[in-house]
Amino acid sequence: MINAPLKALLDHPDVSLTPQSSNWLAVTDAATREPLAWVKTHDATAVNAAIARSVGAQRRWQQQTATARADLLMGWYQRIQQQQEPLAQLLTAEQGKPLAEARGEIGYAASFIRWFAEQARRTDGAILPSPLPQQRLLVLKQPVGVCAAITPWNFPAAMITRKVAPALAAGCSMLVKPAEQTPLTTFALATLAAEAGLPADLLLILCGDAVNVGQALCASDSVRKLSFTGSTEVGRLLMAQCAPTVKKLSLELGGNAPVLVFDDADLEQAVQGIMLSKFRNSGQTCVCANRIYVQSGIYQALSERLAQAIGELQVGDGRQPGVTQGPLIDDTAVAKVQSHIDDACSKGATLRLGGGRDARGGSFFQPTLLTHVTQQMRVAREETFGPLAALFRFESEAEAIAMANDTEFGLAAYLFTQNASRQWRVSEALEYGMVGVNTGQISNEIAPFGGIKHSGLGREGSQAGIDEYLESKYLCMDISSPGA
Ligand SMILES: NC(=O)C1=CN([C@@H]2O[C@H](COP(=O)(O)OP(=O)(O)OC[C@H]3O[C@@H](n4cnc5c(N)ncnc54)[C@H](OP(=O)(O)O)[C@@H]3O)[C@@H](O)[C@H]2O)C=CC1
Ligand SMILES: O=C(O)CCCC(=O)O
Repeated sequence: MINAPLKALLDHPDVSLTPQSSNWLAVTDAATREPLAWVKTHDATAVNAAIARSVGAQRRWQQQTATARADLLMGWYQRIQQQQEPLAQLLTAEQGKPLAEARGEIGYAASFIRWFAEQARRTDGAILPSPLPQQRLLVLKQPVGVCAAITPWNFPAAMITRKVAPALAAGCSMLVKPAEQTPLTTFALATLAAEAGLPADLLLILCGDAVNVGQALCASDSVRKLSFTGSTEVGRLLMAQCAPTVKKLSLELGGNAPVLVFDDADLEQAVQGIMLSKFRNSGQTCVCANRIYVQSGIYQALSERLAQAIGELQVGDGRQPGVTQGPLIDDTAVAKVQSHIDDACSKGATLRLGGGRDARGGSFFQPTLLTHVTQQMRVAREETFGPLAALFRFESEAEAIAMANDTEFGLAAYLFTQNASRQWRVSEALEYGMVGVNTGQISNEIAPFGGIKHSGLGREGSQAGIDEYLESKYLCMDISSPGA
């Protein structure tokens, strides 16, 4: 499975292509479940040793000019672009998403490095108007220091670069703990970073037992910031673990995205937007549509058209041409989607399409459409993280907004309407960090990505993304002494 270009990308002492002892972790192919490689695990002692190396690397790195940092990051960006194909193959192998989506993710991942290389030189401080004639007030921007990232399996490349690139651009170092299912893409990105000339120890990868690695990172006073993407449950735990050392935190947690389709929506645009948002990465994205609220007048037409579009999806090994839906990440993910379907059907929902594991077995799952879903069903309250499109019916705008906001989550929401006043009104009323209006595709490196409520803290991408890795230091200077 691992061909020559991939071998070169995985040339790292912590990666082996032959079976290793028990303190190495096997990484398997998401579609075939065959082993791909083994990665070395880190216990708490090894994590602490890595933190000590990271401290030294960060001290040296912050002495470099922003231009030097930007140039090195730009070199990393270019190498990723040049290696897009092998990186995409590796990503599909360990994660499962179709190759076309994996290529897209590599481009998306690279875009964060280019963006933050550009932003490295724009971390301006300030000179403030002083309230006293003898004082001058200045604000300097300085790197936070040593940072850590804990990342999920659904975007093995983009979730690394979205955190690492702003950290390095700001003058921080980074320790990354990738998800156990998808560490190989991280190693490949690190190989390219080293080739681009990024100093040793600036980006260190820590695999191993998530609880032990997480505890060691959180307990360390040298680690000044933690950025996490994953479940709300683990986010809450990490937040508590970071309290004793009062770390800065960025948390990008679960979503339960509503889509509101009004009677006056452009039907084709709504179907396209829902398909894009719902079935990206087989529904395993935190901004994926989870609840599709459709106004009565368009309900029948939209459900018919959506059934047709879902029926055209092709499930299979992401490397096969034409496949649009790869396997789910594991059997736990399959069980969760199945439980949402079973719960909804037992409470009166209608199964229009799909409904269970695909005939291929493994963790392949049929794209599923449920109609007549209500707020009392689990899918209304929990993130499904799978290829289940659940259609709810509503009558009025106020009812739709109330149902959409009736959740602890607040990451992304979408609405489809041709009425400009309603576009403003509803966007403002939705309690979410991001709102797509007549589109299901909102993610890019320039926009601030993040949520409110239990969906997290902070923003990634955009100017805000680098601010998360900078401290403001205030200088107050008295200039009244005449001096020598
Ligand atoms: N916001 C998002 O993008 C994501 C949301 N989710 C949501 O979470 C659900 C469960 O997915 P799951 O993969 O279990 O997500 P988790 O939150 O468990 O995993 C995400 C990352 O956190 C690590 N982790 C897990 N437990 C701990 C811990 N105690 N201390 C430190 N790190 C920890 C994992 O490591 P390891 O892999 O080694 O266990 C992984 O690197 C999904 O169904 C979905 O609803 C999941 C992934 C991404
Ligand atoms: O948290 C996720 O699910 C990954 C981010 C997806 C995106 O950037 O659109």
